[in-house]
Amino acid sequence: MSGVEIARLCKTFGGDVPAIDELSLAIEPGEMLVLLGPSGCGKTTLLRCLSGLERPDSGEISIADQRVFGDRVEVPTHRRDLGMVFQNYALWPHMSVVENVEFPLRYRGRLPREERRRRAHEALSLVECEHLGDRLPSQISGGQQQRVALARALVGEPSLILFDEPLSNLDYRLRVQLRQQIRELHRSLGFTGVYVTHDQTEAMQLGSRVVVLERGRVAQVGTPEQLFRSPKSPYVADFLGIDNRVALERKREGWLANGLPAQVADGHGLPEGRYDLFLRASDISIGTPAAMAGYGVTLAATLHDKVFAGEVTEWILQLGDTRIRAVSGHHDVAALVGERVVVGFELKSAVVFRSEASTPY
Ligand SMILES: Nc1ncnc2c1ncn2[C@@H]1O[C@H](COP(=O)(O)OP(=O)(O)OP(=O)(O)O)[C@@H](O)[C@H]1O
Repeated sequence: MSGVEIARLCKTFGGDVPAIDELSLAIEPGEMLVLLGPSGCGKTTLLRCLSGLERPDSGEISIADQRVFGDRVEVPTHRRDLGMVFQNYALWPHMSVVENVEFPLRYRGRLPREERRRRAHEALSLVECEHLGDRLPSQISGGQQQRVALARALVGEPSLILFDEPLSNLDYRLRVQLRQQIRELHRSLGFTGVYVTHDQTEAMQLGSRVVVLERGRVAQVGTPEQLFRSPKSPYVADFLGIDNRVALERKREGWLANGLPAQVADGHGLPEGRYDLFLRASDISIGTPAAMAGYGVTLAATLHDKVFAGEVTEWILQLGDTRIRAVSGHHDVAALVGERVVVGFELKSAVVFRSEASTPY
């Protein structure tokens, strides 16, 4: 059985810029596919096309081997065998928690009432909310409401569960907790999911694979690790939070980083030319010249700020006319704000693009 097949999907809302542009994707059964990208890149439109809440202009969609759109077929939302979890919970305010969870089962075959109730309680226990069954949604917290919405999406064991930024209305601690809970439920129940977010940490932690969207097209798709290790373009690197950008130039007489001299022990065969380097904050070290001597690339910078952030310290470094950010678990670098420090990193840990080409070197 296949999970979801999307072929050559197009959707334009007036104007000439398509929200979804000839997009094709295959989602494996049991996979959690995360759609990631900045505001306006088409995540919600794609999710709404899958749900049937939006009508594509052309293309095809199949869910669990059933064609739901295309070729004169258009299956309405309630017949697509979906579960949905929205940002705003969307529970029925006049129904109790257990009635809300039971609701999708009313439309699935002819289950006896007791069986529906039993399954609703079972789904509530999966999200640790069994004790809330008799309350109204207004009598439980936002985090509990979202757990109930999750139980409602799971209860009918649908072919596909759609998540539309479900954690964005919750505070940080709840977000972290519920993210872990969704991850564990996905692992134990093995449902197929499509999850929209613009938060790269959420995408990395939840996605079996992550799709980075750019103007309605797939910029890159891969496992979180593939994307983080080998982003294919500056757009993807930037969006994955690899946001330290250094302009490196190799000239016959030496190397420049952001226009300032840099010592490069191992140039990894880069020919003369200009490069854009994307560096992960955790791959950058700072220290004294002696401590940094073993690094492939070293350069001088000014310590602009030092931020103690609990488990890590962040070092904001002024490098020519730009700032870069290093993080480390070591809090004991002696430098004071305003002092000169030496920055060290390895060229092989950077993502290197030719400046003019925007393709990986
Ligand atoms: N109902 C609509 N009418 C007109 N234009 C729309 C409509 N819905 C979306 N768009 C446009 O389509 C493009 C994609 O929007 P979409 O909401 O899918 O992006 P998104 O990535 O989900 O953004 P966000 O993270 O802000 O929700 C945007 O340019 C948006 O302005």
